[in-house]
Amino acid sequence: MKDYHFTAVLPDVARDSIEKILKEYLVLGKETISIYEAGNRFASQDYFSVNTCPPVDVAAMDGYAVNAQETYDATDAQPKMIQNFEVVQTGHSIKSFDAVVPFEEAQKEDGGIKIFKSYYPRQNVRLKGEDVQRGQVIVKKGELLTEFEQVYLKAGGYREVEVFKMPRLVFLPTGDELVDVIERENQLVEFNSVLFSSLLKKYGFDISIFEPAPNDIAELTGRIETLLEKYDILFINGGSSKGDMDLTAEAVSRLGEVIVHGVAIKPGKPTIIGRVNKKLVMGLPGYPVSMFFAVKELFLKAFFNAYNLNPKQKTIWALLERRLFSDIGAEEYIRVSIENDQGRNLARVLKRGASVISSLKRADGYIVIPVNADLLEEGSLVEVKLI
Ligand SMILES: Nc1nc2c(c(=O)[nH]1)N[C@H]1C(S)=C(S)[C@@H](COP(=O)(O)OP(=O)(O)OC[C@H]3O[C@@H](n4cnc5c(N)ncnc54)[C@H](O)[C@@H]3O)O[C@H]1N2
Ligand code: MOO
Repeated sequence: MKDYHFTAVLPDVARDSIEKILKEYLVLGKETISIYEAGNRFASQDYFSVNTCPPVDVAAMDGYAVNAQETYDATDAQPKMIQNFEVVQTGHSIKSFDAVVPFEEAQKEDGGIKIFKSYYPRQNVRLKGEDVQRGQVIVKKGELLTEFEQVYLKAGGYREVEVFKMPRLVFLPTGDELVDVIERENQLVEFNSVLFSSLLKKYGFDISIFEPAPNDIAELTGRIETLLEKYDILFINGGSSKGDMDLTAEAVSRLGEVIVHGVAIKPGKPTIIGRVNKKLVMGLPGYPVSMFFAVKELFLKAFFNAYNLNPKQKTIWALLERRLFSDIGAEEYIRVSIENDQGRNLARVLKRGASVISSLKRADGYIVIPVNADLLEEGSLVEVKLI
């Protein structure tokens, strides 16, 4: 008889098992690419600046380089004439001078300049090395490169960067009802693949999406075997729980082993972690929100840990708008929007249903309620992970 009973392992146990499977077969290669192509990729080595930027003290404005000391006591009422100066353009060396008087603040007269106020040393000057110092670490191994790391690398003297080659992920939706365009009753648009690929592209994964597989065990096992010949990690979406049409666990166990079926996270409980021909196969719940959190909080966390990758997770602190109950025994992800209430951040709790994509669109982020907590009081200070 089919086993409908659902047990669940703790989320950390699930992450550890993903990490263990990955480390047994998947080594990340490296490749050198242009700085311009390096957005959303992880650096595979530390980078130290070759350049000092600016290389010398330079003018921050077009004007006259002067010695600040000679300008002291100049006022509108008692301007001062300065003979010792040099015309400089923005970015040019100020040589032995230490301040710059912008053109518009001085009058040129009889070979000298007349000034109307005093200037302090380093005024309108960019100091040598104030942005980048030669030898300074500019990017660390495992750092996710955004436009800011890219520009810093270029300024530091690099035109190419060595990054980790990311694995080839494949996404296989399942379900007879899934189509691209609805033509009949009982059909649904397949859209989880969009969420999946956009989320994972932020981390530079190589992603392939396939046509939905029908609810047929022979067809599903055949598709899994074929896909695993080419791809590194397989994600099967839908059919992960224990209904009569839910075939993912059965297919994975026929071809390899199901290591985890059921994780104490909410949403996302029916997640499957399996191994076929050494490779990681994950069964992701069909509900979009459940799928999102299974990928973000289980797969990605485990993956980053396995390969020492450190993308920044931006967070903000907010006050919880109302009392919140949670299931003890499950790590729960609560979507919130952030509102400003008299200068304070207020976290407003959004719909908790796992099938509601509108709640993801409305959300600014989410709160993680740990496994052992069942209540958060109104007004508690909570950390919101931004999405
Ligand atoms: N008796 C039980 N039923 C369910 C349980 C349970 O413990 N006992 N768990 C529920 C939970 S929790 C979740 S989450 C869902 C997800 O389970 P499945 O992975 O089997 O999801 P499906 O039934 O295949 O799909 C759910 C829903 O989502 C639609 N879907 C699926 N894939 C896509 C896609 N690629 N794009 C758009 N929409 C998709 C699908 O058509 C269904 O409407 O199970 C509960 N049930
Ligand atoms: O675990 Mo399900 O993902 O709550 O709807």
